[in-house]
Amino acid sequence: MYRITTESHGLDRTAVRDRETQKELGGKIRISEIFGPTIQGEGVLIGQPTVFVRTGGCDYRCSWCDSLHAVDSQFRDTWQPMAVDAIWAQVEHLSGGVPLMVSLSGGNPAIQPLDGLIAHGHQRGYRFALETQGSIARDWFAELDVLVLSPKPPSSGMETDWKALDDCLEKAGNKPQTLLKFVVFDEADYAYAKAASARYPHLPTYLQPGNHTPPPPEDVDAVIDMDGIMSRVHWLVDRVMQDRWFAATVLPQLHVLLWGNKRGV
Ligand SMILES: C[S@@+](CC[C@H](N)C(=O)[O-])C[C@H]1O[C@@H](n2cnc3c(N)ncnc32)[C@H](O)[C@@H]1O
Ligand SMILES: Nc1nc2[nH]cc(C(=O)O)c2c(=O)[nH]1
Ligand code: SF4
Ligand SMILES: [Mg+2]
Repeated sequence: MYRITTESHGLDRTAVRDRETQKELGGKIRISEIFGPTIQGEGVLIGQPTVFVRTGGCDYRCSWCDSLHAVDSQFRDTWQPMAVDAIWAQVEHLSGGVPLMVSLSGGNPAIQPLDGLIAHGHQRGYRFALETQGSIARDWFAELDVLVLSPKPPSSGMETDWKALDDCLEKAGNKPQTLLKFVVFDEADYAYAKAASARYPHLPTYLQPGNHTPPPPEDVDAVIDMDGIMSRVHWLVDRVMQDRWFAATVLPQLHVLLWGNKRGV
């Protein structure tokens, strides 16, 4: 696992890797898939029409990641370096030229140079939400309309770099609507979410039950552990009420309830 450290040399490593990625891509953005319009299935924008731009590559490898096709290097040959114009042509085609929210996800979209795409879309009346684990901070977070920070709980097997998360918030500043969203599988994840949320009391907190997704290519049939998801969301609601944690919002992944873990929805 590659992890940005809290020490100052961690920032240098980010810069070095940034330069390497840029040299490799020639300023292009590594895209796994562009799809929609569909509804945003998670968090504060749930139910709202959106087009997804999913980048390829992640500095994490969560044990339960439901988007491994955009993370695991075995799928690298399905990722394409694309220029802003080419990405935009697809977004405009999918949205019929009608401005809407573009959701930037991945992998970790913070790895990619997305500032040009955001500026291009803003000029045309589109808005941008970005979903990241908060391990890599970018100056251009301040250009976003919505920033969803989704630090990873113990069940993911990843370790949170709190300094990097703080940096993300600092870079974002006051402009984007910024939120926390936690995946919860069990009691330890719940305790993590509660503690992390308490660190940032000014940020709205969303909790979503984890789904157990078979790794690709088995996911082509969108097999999903629906009973497990339902029992976890019931448990999560009970748990939040028990704690009188009334600042939290509990939501299932609507797209998973509707379509399982099908790609492109
Ligand atoms: C695939 S990730 C990509 C963006 C970024 N890497 C991140 O994790 O925030 C998008 C969202 O899906 C969530 N997610 C991934 N796997 C999940 C699972 N098995 N169950 C529930 N949510 C999951 C992540 O926590 C994140 O909020
Ligand atoms: N409909 C829909 N909503 C989503 N919210 C977050 C998603 C993601 O994988 O990043 C996602 C996704 O893949 N589809
Ligand atoms: S950080 Fe996001 S994309 Fe990366 S492995 Fe974890 S859930 Fe998947
Ligand atoms: Mg998903």
